[in-house]
Amino acid sequence: MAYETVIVEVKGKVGVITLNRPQALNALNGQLIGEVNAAIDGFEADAGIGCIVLTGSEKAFAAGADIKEMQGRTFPETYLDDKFETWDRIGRRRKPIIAAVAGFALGGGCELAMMCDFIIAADNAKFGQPEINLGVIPGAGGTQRLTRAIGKAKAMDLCLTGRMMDVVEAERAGLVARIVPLAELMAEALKAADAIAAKSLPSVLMAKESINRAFEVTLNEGLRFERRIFSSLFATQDQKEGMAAFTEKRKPDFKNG
Ligand SMILES: CC(C)=CC(=O)SCCNC(=O)CCNC(=O)[C@H](O)C(C)(C)COP(=O)(O)OP(=O)(O)OC[C@H]1O[C@@H](n2cnc3c(N)ncnc32)[C@H](O)[C@@H]1OP(=O)(O)O
Repeated sequence: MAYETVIVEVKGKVGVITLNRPQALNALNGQLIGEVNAAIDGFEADAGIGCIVLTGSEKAFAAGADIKEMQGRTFPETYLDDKFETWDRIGRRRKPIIAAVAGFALGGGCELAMMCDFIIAADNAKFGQPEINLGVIPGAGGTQRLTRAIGKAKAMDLCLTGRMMDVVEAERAGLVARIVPLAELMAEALKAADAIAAKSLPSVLMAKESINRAFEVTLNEGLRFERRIFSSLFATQDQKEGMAAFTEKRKPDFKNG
């Protein structure tokens, strides 16, 4: 597939998607989201890929949904088209996705980063849900994922005032997993992705699934789910290999089976 708004690369066992609409600060239009989904489809189908990194430019991860594309839309068009269903696919993927965020992650940009499994942010990153300034509200998960990530008080503050928070506040609030110097963002994100890709893929996918379950079910149901998943991993060769490698004081050689 020929991509126009993203750059798609493979680095070892890591798939890298770079948002590439610099003239519009990576504003997220339908084409770009389609291309992100197509690139992830390819990485999900590729047995050689164990982790995905999604990134933007130094100035902007993404400055939100494309306001110029949305501006003229009517209620029936917006409601019937339901284009954010396409965006939501990104949050339902099986392989882990790391958001490597520098610069602005605003509106849909912040929502896109939150659809990923965790965020590694550069020290110049800024997060916000400024849709209120445009007379609307977040529409791609901002009121839901942000509230789960940072709690009601801060989510209300950000969504109602439309202000941006810097990366230190974002990390303290629990939105960001790690802050790194801008110049080291991709190296650090790739290091984390390489570490994940070197694990047994079934255990990685199941860990991701189990953590995400915590947001959907009661504690008891979640604990039961985790124990079933834990037990099932004893049916894999990788469990035998992982535990044998520990007792033999060597590195495990996982075969994803
Ligand atoms: C997902 C849902 C439901 C909703 C949304 O996401 S709504 C969008 C939310 N995001 C925003 O409201 C942020 C809009 N952008 C800005 O406030 C500013 O661009 C900035 C603070 C991020 C950066 O300001 P700066 O002065 O450094 O840069 P600009 O000159 O303003 O922008 C450069 C260039 O990019 C275009 N741009 C920026 N953001 C968007 C966007 N979200 N949609 C479309 N285009 C965008 C901006 O218009 C300018 O291009 P032109 O000079 O050709 O107009």
